[in-house]
Amino acid sequence: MNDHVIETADLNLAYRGKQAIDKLSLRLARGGVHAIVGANGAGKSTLFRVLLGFACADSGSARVLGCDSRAIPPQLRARIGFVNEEHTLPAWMRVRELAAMQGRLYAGWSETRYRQVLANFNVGDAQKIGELSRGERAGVSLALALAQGPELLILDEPTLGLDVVAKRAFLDALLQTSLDDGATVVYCSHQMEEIERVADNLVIMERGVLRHMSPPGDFCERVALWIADFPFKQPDAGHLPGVLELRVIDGLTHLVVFDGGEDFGARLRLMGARTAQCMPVSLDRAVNGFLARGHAGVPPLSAAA
Ligand SMILES: Nc1ncnc2c1ncn2[C@@H]1O[C@H](COP(=O)(O)OP(=O)(O)OP(=O)(O)O)[C@@H](O)[C@H]1O
Repeated sequence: MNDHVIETADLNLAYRGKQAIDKLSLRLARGGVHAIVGANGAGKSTLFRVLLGFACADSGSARVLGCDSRAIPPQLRARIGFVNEEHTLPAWMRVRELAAMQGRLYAGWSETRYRQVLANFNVGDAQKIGELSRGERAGVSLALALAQGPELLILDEPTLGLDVVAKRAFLDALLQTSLDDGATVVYCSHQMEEIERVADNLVIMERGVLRHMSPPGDFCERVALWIADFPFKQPDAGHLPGVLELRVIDGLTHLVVFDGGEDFGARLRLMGARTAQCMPVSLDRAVNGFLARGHAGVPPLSAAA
């Protein structure tokens, strides 16, 4: 059995000269929840489209569950669940009809799992898909995907636009299935608090390039917030190695730093800081600082795990 559910090597895809996936070599191990994050346009959805065989790469290779993405046979497709951000389902069908149809299509269909997941959402069997709210539609599409008993579940921003309660129900159902059924979940999102809660592995993409991969906690430990008090002139601390973000708030210099090293405080003091205090940061702050650097056009830090 292949230990990697997803494997790409030197994958490239450009849309009319714009590089969406850039020499991407990514290997995601079987099991757990993998979260892919990146700024808008980082190439997350494009990657999913290539992996599922909906788009063709210009060069390189992509494999899902050991199979070339360009030739996924129906039996293998049945082992992969996909939930997209639009939760596209046939609007004219009733919930019960759709579930019955899926039940006939998938040999491993679990009615119990379907009911369990759907119970988190206020959805009636007789309702038409087109009548459901966005959150309810998300619930139905997750229940359908999970009841399929997928070995691999790919979710493209599944909680976009959901309220707090629906989001929690969605993630709880997802986690429960990953734990109970051993499904590998690959999920992209901009919601760091969610990722902090559910992800075992964090993948950061920037402009089609893989920038970082590690458990979220390990990434957070490499990022720190330094608050320095420069009583005289503010020095240009922005060029110190690893600085992701610099802001002056109420006269204090706030620096978000990646791999600053033990002597970072000493460096600030050498530059004239009266005090320099180091604090941990949330995943949200760490990832946003990391990505903000790329946005500002500064050469990205090498953060390969
Ligand atoms: N069909 C298309 N035609 C032309 N360019 C495209 C197409 N689809 C995506 N792109 C471009 O490819 C790049 C990657 O887009 P993609 O949708 O994969 O990003 P993303 O990381 O999913 O973004 P978001 O977080 O905003 O959903 C973007 O620069 C986008 O403009």
